[in-house]
Parts: sequence; structure tokens; C-alpha cells
Amino acid sequence: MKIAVIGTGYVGLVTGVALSEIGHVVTCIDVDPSKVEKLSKGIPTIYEPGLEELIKKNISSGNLHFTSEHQNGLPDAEVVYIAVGTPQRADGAANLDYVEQAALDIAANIKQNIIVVIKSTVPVGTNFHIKNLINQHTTNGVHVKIASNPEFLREGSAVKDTFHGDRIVIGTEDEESAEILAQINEPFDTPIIKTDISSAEMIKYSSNAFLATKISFINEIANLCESMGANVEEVAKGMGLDHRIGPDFLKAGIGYGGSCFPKDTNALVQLAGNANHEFNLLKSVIEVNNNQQVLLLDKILNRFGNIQGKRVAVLGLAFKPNTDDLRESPALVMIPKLVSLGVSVIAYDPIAVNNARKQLGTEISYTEDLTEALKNADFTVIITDWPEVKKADLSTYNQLMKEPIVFDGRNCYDLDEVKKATMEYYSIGRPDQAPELIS
Ligand SMILES: NC(=O)C1=CN([C@@H]2O[C@H](COP(=O)(O)OP(=O)(O)OC[C@H]3O[C@@H](n4cnc5c(N)ncnc54)[C@H](O)[C@@H]3O)[C@@H](O)[C@H]2O)C=CC1
Ligand SMILES: O=C(O)[C@H]1O[C@H](OP(=O)(O)OP(=O)(O)OC[C@H]2O[C@@H](n3ccc(=O)[nH]c3=O)[C@H](O)[C@@H]2O)[C@H](O)[C@@H](O)[C@@H]1O
Repeated sequence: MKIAVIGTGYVGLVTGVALSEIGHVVTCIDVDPSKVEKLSKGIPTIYEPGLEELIKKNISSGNLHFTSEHQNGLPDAEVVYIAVGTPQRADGAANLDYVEQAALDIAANIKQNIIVVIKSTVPVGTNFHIKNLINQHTTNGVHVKIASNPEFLREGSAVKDTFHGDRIVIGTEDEESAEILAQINEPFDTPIIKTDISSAEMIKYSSNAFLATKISFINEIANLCESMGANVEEVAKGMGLDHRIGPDFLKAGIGYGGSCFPKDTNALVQLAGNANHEFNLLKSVIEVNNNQQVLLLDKILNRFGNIQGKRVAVLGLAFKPNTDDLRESPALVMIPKLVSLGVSVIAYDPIAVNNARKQLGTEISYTEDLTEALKNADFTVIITDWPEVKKADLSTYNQLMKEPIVFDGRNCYDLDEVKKATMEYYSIGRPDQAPELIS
């Protein structure tokens, strides 16, 4: 089938590439010509394991094309996916400007009746709004049907998630569209749920809100564990063995970040508000997360009092491992606060340094070398559980830092190993480790 995908960010690019891999002829359209130039040469614009090989392979086979001109991809397309951003507005609601512009681009360029599939995460009602917008603006008598096909991939495992997802949700107006979309997706060998459009839109927000709730719940339990002398890792293990609870998303830490949980939880609160429903549970989830992101700072100030003039190693800038994405990373909250308290920060990340420089500027130093970050540091703050950090030989903290004092926002280390390594160690929801060992 001939498919066009509008937007080549995390979702659009991975979707377009995956659809080309399963045999469709795909044109990916992006208004950013620098992205299109790189992608056309087979150079990925995002870090995603497995993506580069698939881009190169499908460009060579003739199944995958990139363009910055809507008139190059849309006229022939039988199905068009919208995968542009839906960032957060100042009031928390989803900003639909990019989706609406994509709708106008479709209306101006299609030459036949097609199905438009919205992959972007959009509030309930948006699909019908976009369908009407397109159909009001087509000039040559053609019209579109609309379908909601929300995306559930995670950054860092986007390719794997696309080929081996838990489910594909297809919300349509009629059985014929549902059948066409089911056929397009059939080679993914993933269970397909056919439903109505509003339910499909709601499934996406509810899924993200529920996962965020699990994280805030375990973080709140972690904070209780600290007051009560329990260990949250043990508690999560004991809870997760109950199949009704499950072990996933029970990792306590510095709070959730990323381009979606923060914005989608806020958007759902707004959406509920529009329907005169106070979503108090989700409001608390957001509040817990906001507090969690600065919890380590309280621990640091409790330990030191004044930290002015100290050298701090910050390990990890990305919002999670295996991505160079910094959107809503706890690092963006923590580092400016540390800087405002007069410390000098050297930040380590294996792949996100270039993106971080654009956001955090030149007030801090950056390195892709873990040992360089630790050298002569007065204390270390762990923000991202990169494998490089988790696998580090704990004696290096002792060898390289002025004093091995570590504030770990991701519970990277086993407490018995920490004891052996003679570190002063503060983590989340576990007993602090032996400050008296430090001379
Ligand atoms: N990033 C993620 O892991 C996931 C994101 N989502 C949702 O998918 C949507 C897209 O997210 P991302 O891929 O992260 O966004 P992104 O911001 O990385 O990419 C959006 C792309 O669309 C392009 N664009 C904007 N307007 C355009 C237009 N009129 N024509 C052509 N290109 C246009 C931009 O230049 C940009 O390259 C959002 O609604 C998000 O909530 C859903 C699941 C996972
Ligand atoms: O809508 C989206 O954009 C996507 O949002 C998340 O994916 P992603 O943001 O890529 O990453 P996650 O692995 O879900 O992690 C999100 C945040 O939660 C944190 N987290 C995750 C799990 C956990 O147990 N504890 C925890 O603190 C991570 O460190 C990270 O900051 C969802 O997992 C995807 O299903 C969804 O498609």
C-alpha cells in the first residue's frame, strides 16, 4: 500500500520505517529540511537501537522515501498518518497547532479519497475535529475518513516495541476502515484491538496516566520506607510477584520524565476539567512526581548544609537510558538548582551531551567519559541509570572523587556492594549507607 507519514520525530520516523520494512511504500514528510537531508542519506536523526540498519535497507529497496515537500508524498498516498508533536500548552492542555497544520497540508495536497490515521496523542474529540477540518478545506471534491491509531512505543526500544508490541489499537468510524488498517498492520504479528474513535483516543491517555500512577505510587511508598526503615526494592519485589499488580513500573527513583508522561498526565487533567470532572488522583500523581524530582536536593542539603564552591559530578542527562532525549528530564530540574546554589557541575552522559548543551548551555561542563566526571568531585548525583553507571566498579568512586559521597536517584547499586566499597551512599527508599565509614 502507498502510505505517507507526516512528521519524522520519534513516532513518525519509527512508524514510517517499520511500515516500509513490512512491505509498504512509504514517504515520510517533515517540514524540517535538515532532518530530511540526513534521513535521505540513511543517517538517523534520533538515537534508537536498530533504526539505522532499517532506514538504510528500506531506502535501498525503494520502499522508503523522505521529503520536506507535502506535494511530493501526499497526492499518491492511499493512507496518511499524522505523527506530529502535541506538546503541552501553558495551561497543561495539548497543543493541537501542529496536528491542525498537518490537516491543512493534507487537504491542500490529496488527490483521492483516503484514510487519515492520527498516531499523535490527542484529546478525545480531536479525530473528528481533524476530519472536519480536512474535509472543509479540500478543493477537488475528495474527502477523508479518519482513524485513531495511538502509539505505545517507548524511546530507547522503539523499534522492538513497534515489531513486538503488546497491542495495536485501531479506532475507526466504520468496519471497512478498520479492516484496511488491520491489513496494513497484520505483518506486525501483534494483537489488534478494533474499537470506536473516542475509546481509542482515551486508551492512550489512560495507559500513560496509569503507568505514571504506578511510578508515583511506588515513589510515595519509597518515601514512606525511608521514614519506617523498610527497603522499597524489597517491597516492590514482594508486590510485583502478585500477577494482579505485576513487577513493571515499580522502580522507585527521581520521578518520571520524558516527552509524554508529564504532558499527557497534565492534558488528561485538563480534559477531565473540561468535562467538569476533578481528576484528583491524577493531580496527586503529578504533585508526587514534581516533589520527587527535587528530593535528592533535600538529601544533599541535609548532608552538607552549604554546597557553594563544591564540584559535583552529575551522572546522566537523558530522561532515561538508551535515548539522547532530554525532554522533561529530571536533569533539567536538578542541574539549574545545583548551579543556583553555587556549585560547579560536570555532567556525564554517553550520548545526550550534544542535546544537553543546547538546553543547559555553557554554565556547566560536559563529558562522555565517566572517570573524567568523577575526578576530584566533592559529591556525585546519579540522574539516569545508564548501564555504564550501573556497571561501574564502585571502587572508582573512592579512587577518583575527593570523598566518595554519592546521591543515587535511580538505586543503581546493591547495598551490600556499597558497604564493601566504603562509600557514603544515599538512594531512594532504602536505608542510607554508613556515613561513619568516611574519615
Ligand atoms: N516520543 C515518544 O516516545 C512517543 C510520542 N507519542 C506521541 O506522538 C506524537 C509525536 O511525538 P514525537 O515523535 O516525539 O514528536 P517530535 O517532536 O519528535 O516530532 C514531530 C515532527 O513533526 C514535524 N512536523 C511538525 N509539523 C509538521 C507538518 N505540518 N508537516 C510535516 N512535518 C511536521 C516536526 O518537524 C518534527 O520533526 C506526540 O503526540 C506524542 O505525544 C506517542 C508515543 C510515544
Ligand atoms: O506516550 C509515550 O510517549 C510513551 O511514554 C512512555 O515511554 P517513554 O516515555 O519512552 O519511557 P518509559 O520507559 O515509559 O519511562 C518514562 C519515565 O518513567 C521513569 N520510570 C519508568 C519506570 C519505572 O518503574 N520507574 C520510573 O521512574 C523513567 O525513568 C522515565 O523517566 C510509555 O512507556 C510508552 O508506552 C508511551 O508510548
